[in-house]
Amino acid sequence: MKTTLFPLVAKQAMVRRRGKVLVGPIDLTLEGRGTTIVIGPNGAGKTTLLKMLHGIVRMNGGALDWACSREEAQRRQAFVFQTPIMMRRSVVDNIAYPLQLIGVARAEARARAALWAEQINLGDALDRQATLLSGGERQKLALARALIREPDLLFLDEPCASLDGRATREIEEILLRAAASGTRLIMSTHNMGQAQRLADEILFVLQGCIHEFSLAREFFEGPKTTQAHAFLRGDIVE
Ligand SMILES: Nc1ncnc2c1ncn2[C@@H]1O[C@H](COP(=O)(O)OP(=O)(O)OP(=O)(O)O)[C@@H](O)[C@H]1O
Repeated sequence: MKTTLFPLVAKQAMVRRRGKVLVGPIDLTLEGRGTTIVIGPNGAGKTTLLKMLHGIVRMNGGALDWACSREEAQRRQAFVFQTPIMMRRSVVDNIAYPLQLIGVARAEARARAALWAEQINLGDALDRQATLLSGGERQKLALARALIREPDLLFLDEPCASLDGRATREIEEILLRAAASGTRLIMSTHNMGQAQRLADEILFVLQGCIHEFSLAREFFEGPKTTQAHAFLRGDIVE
């Protein structure tokens, strides 16, 4: 049987840069089910927190413990950045790239990538240069490229920032399908409608710390702290 990644336990985890604490100290246990949506004001530390949990930002204190080895956890997770980088290659080659990195033969990688391109409505654009895609198309490509290795865990940093309603809906549909098939999602967003549509649990971040961590329904029906209340009302919270 496949070993599990979760729970992920952060103990006093901290990121500091130039003498300033960006995140932490954080104590947090993430279980292996559902979708966690990370919200909070600009500069609260959401991106840094996601990158810290993913292991691509150096920690200055504390520990992150997976239920498996760190190497295995790394192998089984992916990250979709707010502004994904497209390689100067075709759409199909961009999506196939993570499979080629792990040694899948080019023809098979491209065949699987073509199936993914269909799923994200880029089936007609297989040979287009990816750098010429629109913002929404790039985000969908980045999502397919992250999901093609069937990660157990996917981090997403504001994947729908500056996308229109249609592109946002398409991305949410892909995310809901991934979640339904068992991919654990941890994602930041500024869009509270989107948070309500996707979240099983909410992590509300303020000044680098976890201010509230609750079931989504409880959070939206009645946040525990005045800051979260104010944030949901649209007030300025710092
Ligand atoms: N490498 C770095 N060195 C110094 N400061 C940094 C670094 N990276 C981020 N910061 C600062 O850390 C704080 C948290 O940034 P972060 O991007 O994690 O916040 P965020 O909640 O994702 O913000 P937003 O909602 O605006 O995307 C900000 O004040 C930012 O300027």
